[in-house]
This record gives sequence, C-alpha cells and structure tokens, in this order.
Amino acid sequence: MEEIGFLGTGIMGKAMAVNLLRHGFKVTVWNRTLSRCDELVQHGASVGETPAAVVEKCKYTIAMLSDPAAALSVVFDKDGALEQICGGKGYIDMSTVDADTSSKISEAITSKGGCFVEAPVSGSKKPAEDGQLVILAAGDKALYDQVLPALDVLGKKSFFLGQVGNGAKMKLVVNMIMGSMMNAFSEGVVLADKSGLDPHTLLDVLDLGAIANPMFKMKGPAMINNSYPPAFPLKHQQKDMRLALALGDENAVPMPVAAAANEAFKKARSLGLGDHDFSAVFETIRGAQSST
Ligand SMILES: NC(=O)C1=CN([C@@H]2O[C@H](COP(=O)(O)OP(=O)(O)OC[C@H]3O[C@@H](n4cnc5c(N)ncnc54)[C@H](OP(=O)(O)O)[C@@H]3O)[C@@H](O)[C@H]2O)C=CC1
Ligand SMILES: O=CCCC(=O)O
Repeated sequence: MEEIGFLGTGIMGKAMAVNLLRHGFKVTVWNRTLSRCDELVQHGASVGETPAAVVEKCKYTIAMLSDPAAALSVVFDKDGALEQICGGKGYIDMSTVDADTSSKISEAITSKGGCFVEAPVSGSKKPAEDGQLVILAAGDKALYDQVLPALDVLGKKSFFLGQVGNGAKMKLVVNMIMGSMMNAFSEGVVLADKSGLDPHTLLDVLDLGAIANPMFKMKGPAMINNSYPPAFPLKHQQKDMRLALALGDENAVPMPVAAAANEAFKKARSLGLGDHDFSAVFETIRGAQSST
C-alpha cells in the first residue's frame, strides 16, 4: 500500500502507528507536540512538520485526535490537512467525535475532491498495540476498501456502517454504555468493601456470571488498589458521555443512567483526575464514602 500519514501520536495514535510500521507500512507522522514523534522515528517513521505537509506527501492520512475541537483544528486551521487535500487523496478520521463534526470534515474534504472515511474504534491502548481494535467505519466505501489492508492490521474486525455519522454514533452509543457500566461497577466494588465483603471475591463472582466482561476483569484489580494508569483518559470518557447525551437530546431518548454517570465523570475531572484512566471515577464513590 501507499505511504500512510498519521496525525496525532497520543496513547492510541502512537500504538497504532507503531503497529503499522511493524507490519511494513511506510508511515509519516505529525503531532501537535512534535517531540512526541521521536519514539516513532526510532520505529522507522518519517515526520511531517504540519498536517498539510503530511497530506501532501501521503495518498492516505489517518487522524487520531482527542476530541471534536482537535479534529476540526487539524483539518481547518493554517497548515491544516485541508490545504493539501485534492483528488486522489483519502482522509480517515479515527478520533471519537460527534456526527456533526465528522460531517463538517467530510464535506470539506470532498468539496476539494478528496475522499473521507470516519473510523472510530473500540478497544484501548493494549488492543491498539496488538492490532485488536474494533473499527466502526462509515463514509466513502471505495476509500474504505482501499485502506482495508491498513485497517486489518489495526483491528480484529471492521464494520462498514454506511453514511458518514453512523460510525461516530455507534462509537458514542458503545462508550455511553461503557461509562455507565464503569459507574455501576465502581459502586458495587465500594459497596462490597464497605459492607464487609472482600472486593477481590466480588471480582471472582462477577467473572463467573452473566455480567462477566473484559473491562471488569482488566480494570478491577487495579481499581481495588486505587491505581488508574491511563489507558483511556477519563477526560475523553467524559467527552464521550457529553456527546452521547447530546445525541440522546437530538433523538428525545431519556438517558437518566448515562446522565448520572456523566455527572460522576465531571466530578472526577473537577478532582483533577482527567488524565487518569477513566476507571478513576471509582474515586468519586470511594472518596464520598470515606468522608462520611
Ligand atoms: N485511549 C483509549 O483507550 C481510546 C481512545 N479513543 C479516542 O481516540 C482519540 C485519541 O485518544 P488518546 O490517544 O487516548 O488521547 P491522548 O490524549 O493520548 O492523545 C490526544 C492526541 O490529540 C492531540 N491533540 C489534542 N488537542 C489537539 C489540538 N487542539 N490540535 C492538534 N492536536 C491535538 C494530542 O496532541 P499533543 O500530544 O500535542 O497533546 C494527542 O496527539 C480520542 O478521541 C479518544 O476518545 C478511542 C478508543 C480508545
Ligand atoms: O473509547 C475508548 C474505548 C476504550 C475501550 O473500548 O476499552
């Protein structure tokens, strides 16, 4: 496949770009904080000075950026990707954003003759390192087919969901469920502990029953030790709850559970936990219990 551009080398972008390099792809990376590209250079990446420079060099460019503001800025600002988009170029935005943001980017790219696919992902740092993401793509089917060899390296399964916006919406629904689950799980672990049960035994019981899942299994032991090394930063989970609640507003879907979960993530952010893993929402319950 042609050389791939990669914009955004945070937790996910770095792991994904390294994975592409390991599988023999030529990759040119850019990150707002350029020094964060250094490690990728050691893995064989080239560096572009700006998003525009990366798009000029590469037929296909992937973006993996924190939120809607970042995704828009990297496309529309000076030296942004849009400056070099033209016929034959493809732009694949894998950031988690809302459908409106994705549509704005899609319209701008296609108005200059380029092709656009949104492709947010399920799965976190480790699945990104291992090429085990679940890819929720939508947009230009021809571009999707062209970049499948790269998506197949990044993920264990890709869904093509039709028109632009459907990938973004699917991702927000999934993360809304995940954020609500994390809150219920946190309450359960604290309740077990405070009522005299061993929380480790709770994890064993959960793991054998109908609500067993990789998230409880993976995050539970660290949470019990009050340890939250960032795989999925809490500030991004709260962004996803906010965007999912807005989608609920648009569609008149009552979501009281998600709204309460969002409040807990906001509280965690106000306690300075935004850069911790999203499981640090546990602290808002543990802390409330210990102060009473
Ligand atoms: N971590 C996870 O488990 C998962 C995350 N996601 C989603 O993937 C995306 C990336 O997440 P993750 O890698 O964890 O996040 P990080 O916070 O680790 O990285 C964010 C990236 O966005 C860049 N960025 C932030 N603001 C701007 C801006 N205004 N202009 C240009 N670049 C900007 C950062 O650059 P700089 O280094 O300069 O700050 C960095 O490259 C998010 O949308 C997230 O919701 C999806 C699935 C899983
Ligand atoms: O958006 C982040 C998703 C994290 C996960 O799926 O484990």
